[in-house]
Amino acid sequence: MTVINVTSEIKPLKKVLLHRPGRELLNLTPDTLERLLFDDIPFLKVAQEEHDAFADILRNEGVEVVYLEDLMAETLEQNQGLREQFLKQFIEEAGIHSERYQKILFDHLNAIKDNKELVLKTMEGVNLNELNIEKSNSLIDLVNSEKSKMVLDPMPNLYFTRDPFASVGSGVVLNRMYSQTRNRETIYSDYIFKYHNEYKGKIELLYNRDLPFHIEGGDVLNLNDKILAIGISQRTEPDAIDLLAKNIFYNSDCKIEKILAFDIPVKRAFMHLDTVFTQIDVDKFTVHPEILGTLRVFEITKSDVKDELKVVEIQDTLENILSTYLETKVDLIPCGGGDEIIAAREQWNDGSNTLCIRPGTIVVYERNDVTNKILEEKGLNLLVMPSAELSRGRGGPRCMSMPLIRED
Ligand SMILES: NC(=[NH2+])NCCC[C@H](N)C(=O)O
Repeated sequence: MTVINVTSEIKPLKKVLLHRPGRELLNLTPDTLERLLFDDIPFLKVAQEEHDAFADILRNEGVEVVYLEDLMAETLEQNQGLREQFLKQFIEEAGIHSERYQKILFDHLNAIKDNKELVLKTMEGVNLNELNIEKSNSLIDLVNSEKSKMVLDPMPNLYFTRDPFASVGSGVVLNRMYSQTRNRETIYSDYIFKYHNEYKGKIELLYNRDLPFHIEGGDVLNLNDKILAIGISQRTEPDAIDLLAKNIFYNSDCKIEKILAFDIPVKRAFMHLDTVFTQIDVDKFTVHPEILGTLRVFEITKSDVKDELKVVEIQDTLENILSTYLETKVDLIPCGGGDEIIAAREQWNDGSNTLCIRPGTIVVYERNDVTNKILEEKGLNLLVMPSAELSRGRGGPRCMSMPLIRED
C-alpha cells in the first residue's frame, strides 16, 4: 500500500496532513512574537473555526484529512515504551537542562494519561504556575520570581504542517529547521515515520533532522516526478540542498533527477519559495510580482564522478525557467494584479500561497480579493476559506497543509 506519494504540486490531492491550531496560540505574548515567528496574536476560537472550514473544504473535495496530533497520539498508543523516550527528548530539546526541572516537567507531563491530551499539551507548552514546585533554596528557584512564565515554550507554528518535512515521491525530507522555536516540531514527524504502524519501515528519509544545515518544507516544490524546485532562502541553506541532492541521487530510490535551486531574497515576506510562487494548473502559477525580474537558479544533477554534483548557474526570468523545465509555456499570474501596494498587501497575507487540489482548483484566503478576482477571470475554480485570524501567522493554504498522497 502506498503511504506517501507526491510527484507534483497539482495532481489530484488524496490525503493531507493538518494540525488544528490549539492552545499553543494562547501562549503567544507581545514579547515573544518575534522569537516565535508570529506577527500578531490570533483569536483562537475564530482561528479554529477558520481551520475547520479549511478541513471541510478539503473533505468535500474528496480529500482524506489526517491530523498530526492524532497520528502522534496513535504512535504513542501503539508503542507503549515510547512515551518516556519521547518526553525526555522533548524536554531536553526544549532547552531544559537542569536535572531537577527535567524531572518536575517529566512527572507533570507523564501524569496526563490520555495520549492525545498529552500530545496537545506538549504543543501548548507549560507554564511555571501549573507546576507544583516546592521552593528550594537553589539559585534557579530564587531567581525565578515570576508567577506566570512559560518554562516550556509553546509551538504556535505547528499549524503550518508544510514546513517540518516535505513529501517527495514516496520519500520524506525530514527537516532541520532554521529556528530553534520550530525545530522541536520535527520530533512529531520523526516519531510518526519511525514508529506509527502505518508508516514504520516504509518511508525512505531523504534528509534528517540531525543534519547540521537547515531546510524547510515551504521551500520544496515538486515540479514533476523528476524535477524538484528548492528555494535558497532565509530558511534553507545551500549546504542543505547540496547534502539532500547527494542523498537523493546516490543513496536513495528517489526518482528525482534534477534539482533547481532558486536564489530568493532573505526577507520575511519571501521567507519560503512557496510565498513567492505556487503552481495552480498545468501551465499556471500565482507569483509575487517582485520576483518577475531576472533570477539566479542553479540546476543540480549527478556528475560523472560518483558522489559529486554538477551545478550549472542559470540567469533568466521565472517564466522562461519554468517554461523550459515544464516543457510548456507557463502563465505567471501576479498577486494583486501587479499594483505595488495591493501586491505587497495581499502578498503579506499569502495571496500567492495557494493549495492546489487538482489542476485549476485551488484553496485561497478570502481576504485577498483582488488576486482572487484575477484568478477567477483566468478561469480558475476557487475554494475560498475565511482567513482573518489564521493569516496572522504569515502562512496560507499551502503552508497549512502537507500532502501525503496525490494521485498519479
Ligand atoms: N511554508 C510557509 N510559507 N510557511 C509559513 C510559515 C510561517 C511561520 N510563522 C514561520 O515563520 O515559520
